Parts: sequence; C-alpha cells; structure tokens
Amino acid sequence: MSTATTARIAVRDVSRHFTVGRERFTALDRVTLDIADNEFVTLVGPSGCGKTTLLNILAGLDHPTSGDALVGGEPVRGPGPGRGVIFQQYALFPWLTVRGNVEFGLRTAGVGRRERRERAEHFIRLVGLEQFADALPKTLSGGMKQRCAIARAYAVNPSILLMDEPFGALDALTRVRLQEQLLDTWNAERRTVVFVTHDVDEAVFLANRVIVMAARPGRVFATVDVDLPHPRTEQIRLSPEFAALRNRVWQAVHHQ
Ligand SMILES: Nc1ncnc2c1ncn2[C@@H]1O[C@H](COP(=O)(O)OP(=O)(O)OP(=O)(O)O)[C@@H](O)[C@H]1O
Repeated sequence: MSTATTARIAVRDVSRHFTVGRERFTALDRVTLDIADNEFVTLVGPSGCGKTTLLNILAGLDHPTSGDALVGGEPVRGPGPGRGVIFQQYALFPWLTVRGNVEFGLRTAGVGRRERRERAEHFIRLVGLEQFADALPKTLSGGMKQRCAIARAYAVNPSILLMDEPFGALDALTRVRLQEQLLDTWNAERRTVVFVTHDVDEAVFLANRVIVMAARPGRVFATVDVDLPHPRTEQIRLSPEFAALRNRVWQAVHHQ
C-alpha cells in the first residue's frame, strides 16, 4: 500500500453552528489554521471549546456550516482511508484477536493475505504487543487496547492520524508510557497527527505545536511552538524548558 503524500491540512474560516430547539449555538467561530506534512499538533482547551467538533470535521464525520477544511488542497467531503481516527473508547472488535483487529482494515482495503500478515506483524511489534498478537481484547489492559487501536490505525497507512483524547481513560503512568511509545512510533514512521487533549503536560510533551482553543465561541486562542528535541525522554519532561512551555500553555488555557 502506498502512503498518501498529501497530508497537509488547511482550515479556512471554518464555523460550525448547532441549532438546539430555537437556540443557535456557535461551536466553532471562523477557525483558520494550517498544519504541515508530518507535523504533530495538539489541540488543547477548556471543555466545550470545539476540539472534538474540529477533529470530526477533519475526519469528515461532520461538516462546517461555513468555511472549508482541506486536506492536500482538496475539501474534506467524508471519511477516507488517508485519515485514521482514534477515539478515547477503544473501539476494537471484541471477537477478533489483536492480529485480527490490526488486519481488519487491510482486509477491507483488499490487501492480500501475506502482505496483511506482514504489515500487521510490523505494527504489532512497533507498539510492543507481539506477545499478545493472539489475545482477545477482553484479556488486555486499557493501555494495551489503546496500543492495539494505534497499530490498527497505522496499519492501513493513513497519512493523517486524528486522535481524540486517546489516553484520557488511562491511569497517569500508563498514559506517560503510551505518550512515549506514540512518539517512538511517530519518529519511526512520520505522519501528520492532530491530537486532542485536556492535559497540558500531554499537549506539550507530544507536540511540535500546541494550539490552544477558547470557548464561547470556540476559536483558536493561542499557538505555542514546542522546540524541544527528540527523542522526548523523562529528562526532557523534567527540564526547565519543558516547565516554561507548560506554563505558557497553562496560562493560555486557564486565563482566557
Ligand atoms: N451534535 C451537536 N448538537 C448540539 N451541540 C453540539 C453538538 N456537538 C457539539 N455540540 C456543542 O458544541 C460545543 C463544542 O463541543 P465539542 O465536543 O467540540 O467540545 P470539546 O472542546 O471537544 O469539549 P470536551 O473537551 O468537553 O470534549 C459544545 O458546547 C457542545 O455542547
């Protein structure tokens, strides 16, 4: 399978209104932003600022009321294989093993048996689940299920990964491990990643750029470039540079 080369995202003046009863509610108000090929961007902001709405629009699961969401210069009209989506709930098929889950998308894409097997093995190894390739989801921990979901999303070779609070339901330690593993995976096989989180530390640790959103109406409030080196180790997490960036993002989120 080839990887799409057009993973550039352009959001142009996107607004999204919802009508509830007689009330018209502005979930997104003229959001404009550009995300480059292979960039890792995190979206952070208070509850209700439109993070999920924006991600859904990029996924093609929702549409702007006005404005355009473009991927590789083309308007997003619906979901597509070039964009993999990972949600907070694991969304694995309970009757399929880890390998079966990772192979599933490849089968739908018409990939032959042998290549399917090879690609699944590769991504299962990349997320460190090789010992559990034949296990069913119910026998896995939350963190392992989420690693399986990441392997499954990666396997179909999307050029863009859209992740909505994927580690939100996990304990702090598992969360930190998965952040490191996600970055290892991203360093090994670059993708454009848009990652929604409530967690300021997570937003800074993962990103090349943090986009801070504000609510009522949902909009881009601030952008913070994260120039911390890779690999991002525990040492980086404990560094004064990390603390300074974290404080900037924290201020932007909490003193809007
Ligand atoms: N289908 C819908 N119908 C009506 N209102 C909606 C709908 N979807 C979202 N909204 C509203 O739009 C606003 C933005 O919601 P969204 O889920 O995008 O925010 P969020 O920043 O992801 O929030 P959270 O961090 O709590 O998940 C919220 O006020 C929400 O109530």
